[in-house]
Amino acid sequence: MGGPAVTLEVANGVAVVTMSNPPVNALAIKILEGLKTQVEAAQRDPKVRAIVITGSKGKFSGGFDITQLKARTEGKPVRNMSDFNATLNSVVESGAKPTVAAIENLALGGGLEVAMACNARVATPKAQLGLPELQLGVIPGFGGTQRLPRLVGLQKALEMMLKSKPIKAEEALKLGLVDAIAPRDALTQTASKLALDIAEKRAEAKKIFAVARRGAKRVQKLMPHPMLCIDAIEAGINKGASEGLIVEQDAFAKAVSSAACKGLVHFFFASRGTAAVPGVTDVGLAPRVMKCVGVVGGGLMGSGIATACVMNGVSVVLKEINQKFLDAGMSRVKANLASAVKKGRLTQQKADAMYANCHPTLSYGAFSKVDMAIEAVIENLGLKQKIFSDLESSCRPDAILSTNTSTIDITKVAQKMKNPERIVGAHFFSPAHVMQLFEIIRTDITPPQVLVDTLGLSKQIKKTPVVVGNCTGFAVNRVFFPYTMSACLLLDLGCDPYAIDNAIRMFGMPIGPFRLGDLVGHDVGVAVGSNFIEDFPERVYRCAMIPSLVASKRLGEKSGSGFYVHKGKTSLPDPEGIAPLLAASRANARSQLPASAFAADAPLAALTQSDIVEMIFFPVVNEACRCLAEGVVVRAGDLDTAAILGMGFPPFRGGIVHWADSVGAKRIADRLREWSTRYGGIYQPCPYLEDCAVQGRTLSEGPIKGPDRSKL
Ligand SMILES: C[C@H](O)CC(=O)SCCNC(=O)CCNC(=O)[C@H](O)C(C)(C)COP(=O)(O)OP(=O)(O)OC[C@H]1O[C@@H](n2cnc3c(N)ncnc32)[C@H](O)[C@@H]1OP(=O)(O)O
Repeated sequence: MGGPAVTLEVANGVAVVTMSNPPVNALAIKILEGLKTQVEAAQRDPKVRAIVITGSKGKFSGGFDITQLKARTEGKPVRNMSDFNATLNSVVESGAKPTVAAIENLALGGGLEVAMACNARVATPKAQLGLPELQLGVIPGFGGTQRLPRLVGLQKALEMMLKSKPIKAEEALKLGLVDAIAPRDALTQTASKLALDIAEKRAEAKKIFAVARRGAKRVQKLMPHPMLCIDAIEAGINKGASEGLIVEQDAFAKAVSSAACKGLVHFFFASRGTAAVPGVTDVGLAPRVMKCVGVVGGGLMGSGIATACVMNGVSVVLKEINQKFLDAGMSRVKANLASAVKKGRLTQQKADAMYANCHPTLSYGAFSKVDMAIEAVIENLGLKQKIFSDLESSCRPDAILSTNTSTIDITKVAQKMKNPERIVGAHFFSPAHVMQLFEIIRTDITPPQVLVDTLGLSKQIKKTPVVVGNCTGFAVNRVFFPYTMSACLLLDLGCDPYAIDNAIRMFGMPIGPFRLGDLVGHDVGVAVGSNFIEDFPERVYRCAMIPSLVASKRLGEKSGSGFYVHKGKTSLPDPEGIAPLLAASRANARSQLPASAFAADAPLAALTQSDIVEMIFFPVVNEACRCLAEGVVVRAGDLDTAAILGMGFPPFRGGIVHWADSVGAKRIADRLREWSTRYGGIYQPCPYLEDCAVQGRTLSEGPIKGPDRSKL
């Protein structure tokens, strides 16, 4: 024996690394090198789960070997020690296995710095801990200036260093410099247990990371940022904060240059820009505060709208035609609020107060005090017209009269009104108290004040408004009708519906078009689709499949089956179940589509996922272009916002027009033109899309406005 040495002993999964350099275990070069070698060996040893660092003969360490300092002052050659900090960082502080310092009596200068690099510290009651380097005219050089303030706070750390003042174990425990105090004979055992506990926690963290990574991996190709975020967090935990910061910087650079970031930042600004409507919100009008809203109809939509209002401090008068319906409507409001309580978003007390703010009624009497009426009854034109005559005579002349129709031309709803300019469309998305989008439909004669007030309500109830022109389907349903129809076209041409749903999910939609049909109900799908078939006959596809699903009572989730079989919360593909209907639909398609669609060279058998995505979404882009050209929306960002919030279009793709621009107008127009010759009008590119393709303009720019004639 003799001479400074560092030993390693492994027992019960713990490696005890002991520094030995009597009398005070000064950190001589040999000790520093030995520490590096032994801790590295322990980190590598598969039998070792945790590491304890300690000193021999009743002392931890009196610090860096002062003879080395002396040699330096005398200008003698000394070994450069700068790499020892790297050792402390990498193998002691940030190694895969946790390290705990077992401090008996002395931990001074470099000794305390070694202990502070460990993941935790246990000290004997008589231990003295300090950084007295300044007494010797040097400063702490093994990370002490950085680690001590983090552990004990700035004030105390400055005092301990500038005054070279050590502290005792008890104070160290209070300050957090040590994690536990243990008597001398239990020191190593306590440190070992603490080290194993940390190892156990790390193993748990590993499991947590593994689960988080599984989720992030699923979306990694489309959205790299969740995985990059986990990388940075894990680097910090496993390798220490400085390494973690380096990984974070690198990950940030990768994330910020991703397409997903571009899309999400675009959506951030687009969704905040929708409330500005030129000629309406910039002419000095102030919105009226909506204190009370009258809702006509307590069904799914009406009760959802009422919930959205009372949840945001707007009182509601809820009207139904009989007591039974009224009770059902009120209990829906109650259930909506109860679900918010269950999710922890509301206290019961607040929910009760909100419920009390929803006043049921069977007559229009209470409508004399409403600031706005929202009709939310079934899509029956005659019924709606009657309601609007009633509203006109029951409400104040300044009250906003709105309809929540999703399909009917609002000028038709207003036909029997004395002042049809008063009507405005207030299209909520189901469930209305959850979905953020609020489509506000104006006609050619809607006064700006009506829009400003309706936008005001939108703000009060925390919705994102999109002001759109009055047209079939308004913005969301209109832009997305080709979505379902082109999916049906592919289906009739022989594509597997489940493969289509899968391709669309891979693109980033929450569910595919057929699964969505099952969710909404195919009877609803037929009713909505018929509006487009009537109004845009030249560009629809009439698929026999959906009506025959309805005829055979496969309505979707509500009847237990559609394209899928639904049991409880699981939905499984049902290829056998739909086979006969599908065969009939495909046979029927031969009379619907041009013969070229079925030509032997039709490329359908080899459709890739991206072909499927393009054949389904390019017609959607085309319809979005028509809306832009017709001025249905004031800017492309409104369609982006509407697609994301109303249809579940993936936010990281920035919205339908933003995504289309990332593909390029030319490619979209070229492909659509090619498909239109084979499959018909649903793919015919519109003039605005063609113009942008030819002129190399982006679709987001919107149509080029002619000179403003009023100023000529
Ligand atoms: C990079 C780093 O941040 C830089 C540093 O760590 S600089 C060093 C910082 N550490 C110190 O300043 C502590 C210096 N030492 C002491 O204050 C005291 O020696 C002590 C409190 C550790 C022990 O005190 P005490 O029990 O009274 O014994 P003391 O007689 O002083 O020392 C015993 C022997 O150890 C030696 N010794 C103590 N600390 C030493 C050290 N850090 N390096 C080399 N030798 C040391 C003494 O010279 C003495 O040697 P000797 O027996 O040959 O005379």
